[in-house]
Amino acid sequence: MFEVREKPQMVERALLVRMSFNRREEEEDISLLNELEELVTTLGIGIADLMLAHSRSMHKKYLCGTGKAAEVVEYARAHECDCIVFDNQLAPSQQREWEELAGICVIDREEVILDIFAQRAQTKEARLQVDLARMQYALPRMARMWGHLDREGGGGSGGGGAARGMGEQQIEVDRRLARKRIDRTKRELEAVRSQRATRRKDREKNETPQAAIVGYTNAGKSTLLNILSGADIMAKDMLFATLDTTTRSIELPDGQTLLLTDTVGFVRNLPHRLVEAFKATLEEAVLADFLIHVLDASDPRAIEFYNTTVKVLSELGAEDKPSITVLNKIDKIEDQSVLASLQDRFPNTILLSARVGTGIEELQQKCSEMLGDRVRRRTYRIPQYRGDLVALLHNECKVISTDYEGNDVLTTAIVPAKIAGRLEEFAAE
Ligand SMILES: Nc1nc2c(ncn2[C@@H]2O[C@H](COP(=O)(O)OP(=O)(O)OP(=O)(O)O)[C@@H](O)[C@H]2O)c(=O)[nH]1
Ligand SMILES: [Mg+2]
Repeated sequence: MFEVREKPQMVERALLVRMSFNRREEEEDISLLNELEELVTTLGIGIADLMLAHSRSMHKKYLCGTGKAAEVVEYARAHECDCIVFDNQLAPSQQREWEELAGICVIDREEVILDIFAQRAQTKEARLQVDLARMQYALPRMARMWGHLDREGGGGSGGGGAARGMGEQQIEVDRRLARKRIDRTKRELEAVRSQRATRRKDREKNETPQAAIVGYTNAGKSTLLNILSGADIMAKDMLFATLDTTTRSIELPDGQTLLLTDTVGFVRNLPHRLVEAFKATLEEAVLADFLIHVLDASDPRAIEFYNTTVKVLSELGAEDKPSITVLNKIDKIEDQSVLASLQDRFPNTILLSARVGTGIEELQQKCSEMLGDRVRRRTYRIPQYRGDLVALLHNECKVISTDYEGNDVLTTAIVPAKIAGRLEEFAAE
């Protein structure tokens, strides 16, 4: 049977390793290693120690040279670890070599993130997406289970001359089963996605403008949507609290309706496979009229996080979307110079605390401005004999107030741009 192993439940003490090939990148390496610590802790695995291992060049077998590899393994043994987690991406063959050398389980950052996603996924779509990504990750690694016979024969040409061992045949069977499951999952996903597409079409028909809240994981996106919409989405101090998009309708102070979507958070070195898998969910961001990019201003890594999010967005084809940058968690900042330097880097941002509620009105105001020409609040003076236009206002627009002056009807309404043109000659201002 093809099962994705649930390693997190099998291991207790991990040694976290980042292999560095350039001493000048030490700061970034340490920051990534610390983030790996957060990710692994999220999985509930105990951590024995962190290790930044330097290697002068990249080697095929272990990533580093044999001597350094032996050093890492020795360190793991001395600390009684039952697992080594690499921050670097390991090719299937490298993972296998490491496991053979160390005699304990060896995983990489991608697998950690996949496991977190698997724990968090709630809706059917999210579950299918994670399943697919995990199976695709596991497929080339299946031979691991048949350690002594892990050489694949024949290069896929179908026959090969010599008789094959039982192990190899078993791998073949497993792989076939795995591919079948992958195909089935893809088909199920297609079905779920077509339902999503229908829902989105309905929304587009309504012509209600839409914004997506994007940003690094734990930036405060869900908290922001909650405070803006009175929703009750789980917001937690953990990585990847949200894996499903949620859309809520909010009313801006000028009366316009805006659909706001909360999205999956990003992380540095987010496995490409996961970006692919979650593309459909993240499409909400691509199709939005504009983005609200939330940054945790209290995190010293805020600018790096910003760059990561922008990079993933450009992979999704959303790099040119108009966006509002929000510096969140300002209640946590004690050193005001931190804030000042962030404001230098991001002029035009909104300072906000989604927890305390500061800056919310300014953000709403900015959202109205972003919609600019799309929909606006107008007052019209319409002669009573043009009952057709009064009806148009009531049917197609959102009427806020109606007054009568002599033979005219004075109506204030929120008017979509396409209708505003037809009413222009009756504008009261
Ligand atoms: N002090 C402070 N904490 C905040 C603020 N906004 C959010 N938080 C906290 O930050 C943590 C993460 O918030 P979430 O809203 O879950 O973050 P998210 O961006 O949705 O995270 P993911 O769903 O994991 O991508 C929670 O513990 C929030 O309470 C804020 O303005 N100030
Ligand atoms: Mg969230």
